[in-house]
This record gives sequence, structure tokens and C-alpha cells, in this order.
Amino acid sequence: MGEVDVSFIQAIEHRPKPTVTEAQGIPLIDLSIPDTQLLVAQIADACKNWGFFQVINHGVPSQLREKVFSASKSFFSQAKEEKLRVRRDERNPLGYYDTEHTKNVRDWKEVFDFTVESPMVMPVSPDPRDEEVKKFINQWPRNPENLRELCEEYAKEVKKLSFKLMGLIALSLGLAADRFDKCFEDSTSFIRLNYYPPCPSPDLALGVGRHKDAGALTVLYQDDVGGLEVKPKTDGEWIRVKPTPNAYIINVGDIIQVWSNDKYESVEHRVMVNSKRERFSIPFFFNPSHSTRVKPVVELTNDENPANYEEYNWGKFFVTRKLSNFKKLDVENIQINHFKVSA
Ligand SMILES: O=C(O)CCC(=O)C(=O)O
Ligand SMILES: [Fe+2]
Repeated sequence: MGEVDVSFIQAIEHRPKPTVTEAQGIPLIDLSIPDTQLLVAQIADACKNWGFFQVINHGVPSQLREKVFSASKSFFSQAKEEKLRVRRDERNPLGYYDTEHTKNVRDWKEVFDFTVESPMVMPVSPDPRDEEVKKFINQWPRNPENLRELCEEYAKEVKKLSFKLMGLIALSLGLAADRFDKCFEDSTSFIRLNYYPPCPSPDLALGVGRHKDAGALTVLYQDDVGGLEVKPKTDGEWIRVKPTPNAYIINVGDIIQVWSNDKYESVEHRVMVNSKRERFSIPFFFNPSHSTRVKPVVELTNDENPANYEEYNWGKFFVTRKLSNFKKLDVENIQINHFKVSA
């Protein structure tokens, strides 16, 4: 990518600030502590007050993660023609692309997406009357040769961590640890290799525009460059999440917000770019199966605390969102607040 094209330019109110505020006090949770009750209390506090947190002693081997980062770097360093051999298009949402839009502004990044379950089953169209589903298959590049094997091994490890976190979150809501496990059979989870090239105008563009993650949970690893900013609900300011070696950043996504009936909220975040260093990150998006009907869990609602959301189908929501990120549309893309029950 050369000079900043007009498609990347953020509206003035969404441009990054020239000075960065480092986040203070983001919960850092040690998953190896033997006292489950204490762990659950820490998770509850982090989800309620921050919507995101970091975890250490998470069980994902750091050597494997480093190998995936280095394979990712080698994939993105190839000539564009080579990367375009595995590009995504409207028929297959998996693979490489460099034209993702967030809220209709182009992101300064390149990505490579692959699913955790292969094939992954998803509806073909956002139309609620169209019941057709399709099996999607990952596209793997010729180089680096070991990318597929490393990514598949990494996916298994992060999936284990995601189930563990989901269990702790369920416990923190007073539910059984396996309350949500069934929803994640035949999951639509996917992993994204993110590459943010140096940007000549980091004051005008963003690596990823402000957004909330639509799925249940995001398990993210960022390299040591930094650039991830969040807007926790306790504070209206964007704050920078300083990279912590060997820690995963966990975000509550929109689905947990709905399941918990707003007890936990999905946090807005974005990525700043810089003119000097390229940046890499790898989010794992833990998403339920396409047939999951998302609504506040019955155990958490009653007459005094009625459901804040109408039920929606995850597969249709996801497909609608995918199509809108793929190209610039004239309308706002689908959001959970479209399902909010009006007071
Ligand atoms: O690169 C990052 O640190 C975060 C990326 C992100 O928020 C996303 O891909 O949804
Ligand atoms: Fe995100």
C-alpha cells in the first residue's frame, strides 16, 4: 500500500489522538491459580467492569505461537500476486484480502482468515427465508509450506483455552460451567492473521476502525509493537493496551452481552497504525454454530429483569456482517442493538 487513499481516511471525530494514553489497571488473570472460586471472582470482576482482560499461564505453548507469527510474517512478505492466489471473494469468505472495511472506512491492513472447523457450515445468504447452508473450506497458500500445519495445531490449542474461558465466564454468571458448550459444537470460529503495514499517515487512517466483536469471545495475541486501543465503559477515552509478553487479551463479544442480558458488555476497540513498524496480531474469534439462536439465557431473566434482546439467529447475523465488511455499503451494518427490546 502506498500513499493513503481517500477510502482509508477516518472522519475527524474517529481519527486517532496524537498522544497515547496507556491503559492502567487492566485485569491480568493467572489461569493457573488452583482456587477456582477466586479465579471465577476475578473473571466476573473483569467482565463486569472492563469487558476485557489479559490472561497468563493459559496453556497455549509460546513456541508454537511464535512459529505461527513467523509463518504469518513470511506469508505477508510475499508478492501481492502470490497472496492473491488465496484471496477471499464473495463465494468463499476464507483466505487473504486487503480491502476490509469497518463501518464503511477501509482498514489499513491485510488479513488471512481460516476456520477452526473445516469444513465450516454457514448459511449462504443473509435472507431469513433462504435455508440453504454451505460447507466452506480453508484455502492454504503454497508458501510458507508449514503454514497450514502450524495454524491447525495452533487452532486446537486456542480452542481449548476458549472453552476453558467460556466455562469460567458461565460460572461467573452463576451458571454451570458447560452451559454454553453445546453451542460451540460445529462452531463457526475462525482465526485471522492480521498484518498492519507501516502507514504514511497514521493520523488519518486506522488499522481497524472502532468496532465490537460480534461473536462470543475473542482470544487475541498482539506482537510487541502495540496499537490496540479500547474504550472501557467506565471511561469515555480511548486507552492503549500495552503488549504484555506471553499474555492473551480476552474480549467479551456481543453474544456474551446478549446471553448475560447486558450484565457483561462487549467493548469497543480499534487499532492504530504507525509510520515505522509493521505490526502483526492473531485474534481467535470463538463463535457458536450457525444454527445457534442467540437470546438472554432464561436463568438470568425474570419478571423484574426481563430479556433486553429479541432472539436472533447467529448464522444469519454473521453472514450479513461478513458481506458488509467485504465491501463499502451505504447503510450501517447489522448490530445487536437492532434486536434490543425497546423500553
Ligand atoms: O489487531 C488487533 O490488535 C485487534 C484486531 C481486532 O480487533 C479484530 O480483528 O477484530
Ligand atoms: Fe476486534
